[in-house]
Amino acid sequence: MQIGTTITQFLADEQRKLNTNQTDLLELMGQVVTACKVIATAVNKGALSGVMGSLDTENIQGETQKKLDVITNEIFMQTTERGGQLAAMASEEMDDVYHIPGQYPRGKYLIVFDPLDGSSNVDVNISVGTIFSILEYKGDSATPAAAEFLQPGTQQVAAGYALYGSSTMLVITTGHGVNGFTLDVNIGEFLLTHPNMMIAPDTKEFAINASNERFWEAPVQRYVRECVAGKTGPRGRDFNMRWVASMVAEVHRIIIRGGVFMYPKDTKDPAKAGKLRLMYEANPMSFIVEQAGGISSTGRQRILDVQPEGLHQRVPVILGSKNEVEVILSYHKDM
Ligand SMILES: O=P(O)(O)OC[C@H]1O[C@](O)(COP(=O)(O)O)[C@@H](O)[C@@H]1O
Ligand SMILES: [Mg+2]
Ligand SMILES: [Mg+2]
Repeated sequence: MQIGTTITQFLADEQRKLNTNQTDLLELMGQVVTACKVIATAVNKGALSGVMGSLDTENIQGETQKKLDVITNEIFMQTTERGGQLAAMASEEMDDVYHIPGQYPRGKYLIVFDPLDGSSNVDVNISVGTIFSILEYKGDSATPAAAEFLQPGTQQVAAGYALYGSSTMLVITTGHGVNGFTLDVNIGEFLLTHPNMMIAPDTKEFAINASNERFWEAPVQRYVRECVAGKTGPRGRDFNMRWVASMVAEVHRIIIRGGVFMYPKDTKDPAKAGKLRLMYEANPMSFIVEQAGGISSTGRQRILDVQPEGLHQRVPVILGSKNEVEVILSYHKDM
């Protein structure tokens, strides 16, 4: 596919690759594209439109919601519910499943999304994003229950993220590789700029929130200690560190230039299996990372094989460059 191809043309071409009864998947993805454009405008306006700051409400995870968490959630819902392809949706900012009002026959798909990823960065103008995962709806109820969403990540039919950074990008997969598009604000269209993205198997760059070190398990403490020791340590080479605190920005950097990203299991809050959420952060990002030749694991299990138990379930995440993640996983095997 030629650089500069519009995402609409790209999706039409994808349709030819996919079997015929998935046409409405591509229509649904067209609506997701529109939602991300509208969200990009809301985010880019920043303080000009009074959307900075927090609300005094919390989401089901006990996190104080940013104004933009709620605004972007509304935008995504309103833009994707109209097409007729969806049976229901769920998101980080909604406690339970959202059923598509007044729709019958119902759509064939379920969408689960993180409308604003990296929201702690939105007031300080650091890159944030939107993450989405599309599943087939296998039930026949007009009001699908949360249980219908609890499909392993291997069941995803499409996933992607939008990155609202110095430019606005959209990176998607339908299980046929990973392609990246950049928003041309003059024509209001995403154009193909990064075809067939692949993650470098080796890397010298790791990303982790080092302030949690004392809570990490021994394999991660060992891995990071060895990276920091660099040439003077057992790895015999220097490493660099990054931490943006926006998963979308970290994963995007890794897809472009390699690296590993870790939000591992820790004892900071023993009740939590991790920080990041399986359904709308770990699964869609793992689908993309694997399609780009990388690895994504909890440290003990391939993330896409995890059987979900809840819409807002958390999991440990270790992902990125294949050979480097294998080093980290080998340290877990030594446990
Ligand atoms: O603040 P910390 O502990 O560094 O955590 C940062 C992580 O939390 C997140 O911001 C969580 O996502 P949300 O902003 O969507 O809640 C990730 O994007 C990021 O990787
Ligand atoms: Mg998030
Ligand atoms: Mg979020």
